[in-house]
Amino acid sequence: MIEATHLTKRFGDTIAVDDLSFTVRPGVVTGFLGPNGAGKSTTMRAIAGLIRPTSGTTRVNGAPLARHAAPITELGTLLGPGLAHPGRTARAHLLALAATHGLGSARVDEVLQLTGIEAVARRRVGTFSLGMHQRLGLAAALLGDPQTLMLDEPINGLDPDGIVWVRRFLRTLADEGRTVFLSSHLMSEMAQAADHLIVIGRGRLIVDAPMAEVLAGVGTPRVLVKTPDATRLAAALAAPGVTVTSLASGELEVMGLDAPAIAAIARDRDVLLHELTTRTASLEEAYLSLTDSTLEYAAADPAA
Ligand SMILES: Nc1ncnc2c1ncn2[C@@H]1O[C@H](COP(=O)(O)OP(=O)(O)OP(=O)(O)O)[C@@H](O)[C@H]1O
Repeated sequence: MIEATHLTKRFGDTIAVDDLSFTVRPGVVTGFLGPNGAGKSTTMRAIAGLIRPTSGTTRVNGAPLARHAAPITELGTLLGPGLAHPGRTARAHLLALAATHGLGSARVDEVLQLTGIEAVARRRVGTFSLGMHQRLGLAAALLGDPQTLMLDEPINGLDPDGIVWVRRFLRTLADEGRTVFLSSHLMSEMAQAADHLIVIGRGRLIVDAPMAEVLAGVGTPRVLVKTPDATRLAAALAAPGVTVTSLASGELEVMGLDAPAIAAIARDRDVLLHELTTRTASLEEAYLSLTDSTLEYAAADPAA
């Protein structure tokens, strides 16, 4: 569990984080979104105890991180590029980290295996691809078998295989009952990876809600209908408040009626349906409508 309570951080005249309160719960993957400069990294760094808040508090698993006897067993972090020496092997890097926390080589071998880098454990970190670096960073985050994980852009720069691997890996960790908190700029990935969303803009909370609720709250759901009898069905669906559009693919796009209502009308008119698909807004659309007015560096509108 991660809690931020009235968290505020100023850098000179800049308010990076502004009276931010939220709770990140165990058992689900929580995504952290916001435009560039919104204050995500600053928030995560405050939670990790790397910067001191101007005011407000952060807690990890019930207490400020520094109050825990063994922080590494409470919070695992991936915040920016790792600090592994390029001349060191991955295993030596993890062994050194483990030693500073009284952890043995058995745990190092476990996390190497968990993150799928045992085969390259004796290679120098300087020869690693970005994907291997990310896995090594995750291995380091997992060393203390922490209940809570906080990852800043863990899928940045990964190839599709790496992205799918990280997504599944985070899902497994959440299913084990851990708290998983991650930021990402990749909306479609975030939509698949996260169950819950926290969105901030200009350091303030905009949304703290389940992913499904965020997606449902934006735009009008559309239903795509595939039928060999599109003309007849379109005529049957026509009613005030209902918009039926014929798509180039031959499908109908219906707004103003949900899938069960369309199915019932089709049955009454003896129209055969091949497909009926409800489309909600994408996370990208939802995100843009939420953060519209909070972009720190909004592009100038050429029409203005
Ligand atoms: N050490 C610092 N000194 C001065 N200003 C800072 C410092 N760190 C962050 N800021 C400012 O605080 C604001 C929030 O920055 P932060 O890096 O937390 O945002 P972010 O949401 O993580 O952005 P991005 O998505 O671009 O990484 C920005 O205006 C940034 O310029």
